Amino acid sequence: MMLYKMSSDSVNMVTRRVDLRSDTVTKPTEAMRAAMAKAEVDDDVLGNDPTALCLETEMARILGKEAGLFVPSGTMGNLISVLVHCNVRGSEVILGDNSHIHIYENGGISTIGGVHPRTVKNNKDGTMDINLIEAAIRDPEFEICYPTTTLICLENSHANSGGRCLPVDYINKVGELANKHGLKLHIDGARIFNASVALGVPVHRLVQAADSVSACLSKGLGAPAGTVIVGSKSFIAKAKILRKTLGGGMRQVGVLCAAALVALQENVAKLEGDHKKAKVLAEGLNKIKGLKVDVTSVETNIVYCDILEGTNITAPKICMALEELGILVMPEGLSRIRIVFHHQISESDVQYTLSCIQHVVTGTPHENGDT
Ligand SMILES: Cc1ncc(COP(=O)(O)O)c(C=O)c1O
Ligand SMILES: C[C@@H](O)[C@H](N)C(=O)O
Repeated sequence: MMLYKMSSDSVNMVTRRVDLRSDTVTKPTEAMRAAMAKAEVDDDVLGNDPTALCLETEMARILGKEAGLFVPSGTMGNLISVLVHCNVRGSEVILGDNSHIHIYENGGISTIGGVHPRTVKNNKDGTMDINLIEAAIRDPEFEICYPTTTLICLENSHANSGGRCLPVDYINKVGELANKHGLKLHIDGARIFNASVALGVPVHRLVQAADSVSACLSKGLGAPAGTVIVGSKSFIAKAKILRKTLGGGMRQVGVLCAAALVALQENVAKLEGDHKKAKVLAEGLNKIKGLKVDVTSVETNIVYCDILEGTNITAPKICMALEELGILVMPEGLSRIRIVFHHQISESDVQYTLSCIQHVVTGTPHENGDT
């Protein structure tokens, strides 16, 4: 295996940092910090923090639901949503085998909520075959043995599929299936705004069939923290109690919500640019000997780059070498790298990243890292 070794002077020269690990890495902008400093706040447990209420109302309006609730993270947003829907012991949720809820949330719906997961295979585009979803629904005639199917969860865009977007017609069909069987539908919308922009579908239409959505402000929208759950008023009332149970009842949370409001106002418009930069990088990587990117599958801000057999360098080694050049990306196993774009990545960062990856993989000289 060819071990990449930086020359010592190159390491000393690096003055640039391009953080492509995730869209969760953004730093609050000056506008966000100014809004945080002057945020109008109050105790959000004893009553309503006015800025939190403003964010919750605005998110409910944008997503076309009756009410919203601010929660500290997307993980808590999904957990609360599943537990409100699945509030009877023996409940079962149908979700993707490659979904964030199933893979990256510590099994919280089971370990904390006692909810049984029933996975259905995620296709490469993030969907689950609707006939397989229907086949996974338990026959209530056999309730003596079966858990009770209560909820279906979708994820849009779908992170582990490389940010692929679930089309609105597909979501509506899953919603019709849920209604047919008396089930609820939750959407993990950590990147729902990315999907809306990429599909050219207003976000309220994209989630129309859903009973609840967990929408992150802290991903592509660039807020320092925060997610808003939206749904019916009765759903949100139950969610608020469960949020307190889980320790998510926060006091003067308006400080965070003020930044989230700035993110909502300023950064939705920047998502298309993130997607374009992702596409430029994907096309560039695809020209590098030893690397392969399915460019057509790059629909939003996430790029998966595969290392072809015989390239004699692993993903972790590439990531380590890139880190010495100031570029941060995440290995996905030994032969895949994940690269995630956000509004704090510039076009020159894209070119610098391309030149460094080519340098690490093929040995060609890379651009000077000085901005
Ligand atoms: C698709 C998806 N859902 C949920 C989450 C959880 O969000 P958080 O990291 O805020 O808990 C993430 C994290 O980035 C995610 O990618
Ligand atoms: C790793 C995962 O939990 C996170 N949601 C991300 O996409 O960066």
